[in-house]
Amino acid sequence: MDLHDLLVSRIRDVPDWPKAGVVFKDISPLLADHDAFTALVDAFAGQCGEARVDKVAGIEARGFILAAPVAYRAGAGFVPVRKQGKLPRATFAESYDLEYGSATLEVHQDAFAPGDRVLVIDDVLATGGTVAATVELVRRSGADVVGVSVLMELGFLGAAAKLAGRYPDLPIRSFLTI
Ligand SMILES: O=P(O)(O)OC[C@H]1O[C@H](OP(=O)(O)OP(=O)(O)O)[C@H](O)[C@@H]1O
Ligand SMILES: Nc1ncnc2[nH]cnc12
Repeated sequence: MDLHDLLVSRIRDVPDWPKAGVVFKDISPLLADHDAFTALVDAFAGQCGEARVDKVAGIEARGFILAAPVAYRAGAGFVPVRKQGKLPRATFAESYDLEYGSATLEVHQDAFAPGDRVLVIDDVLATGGTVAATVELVRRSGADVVGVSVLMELGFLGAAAKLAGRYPDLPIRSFLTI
């Protein structure tokens, strides 16, 4: 089975969760399958190519699970981008809307050094609000986002085109468009 089919086979739809009308993409079976999980982590790390990455930023909570092993594999540090109120030191904060609500993300002000090359990783690109907030947080630190990589994009929400308009020089990659 190729990577695409393997990943698709390990993601399940949960209708009407967390609220009516949303089809939730549950990656639990993928994470529980050693072959699928390691193939995905290796593929994320492979997207860096020869380019140097200093930090991999993972977005709470499912982004943490994917980004931390990618950081290890890519020889980079890991930075958690957290939901509001979880980080103990001074933070930058950005509020955003998502498919089923709104939220605020934070990052420690000293998490990135100016000029750090940062790869942002998450599981799902839906409306794009989460990714846009994260790009803003990294930039406020004086660091450079060199790419955004997600496992899957919910194509019907059109986030990739919106983000490409807002960040024309930023590569935004997904393994699956659903
Ligand atoms: O593109 P958007 O519309 O912004 O949505 C995408 C975000 O939504 C989900 O996270 P969620 O906030 O549900 O958090 P979780 O990982 O803690 O479940 C998902 O993991 C992405 O981070
Ligand atoms: N439909 C969905 N499934 C899983 N995560 C999501 N984040 C935003 N929309 C989502």
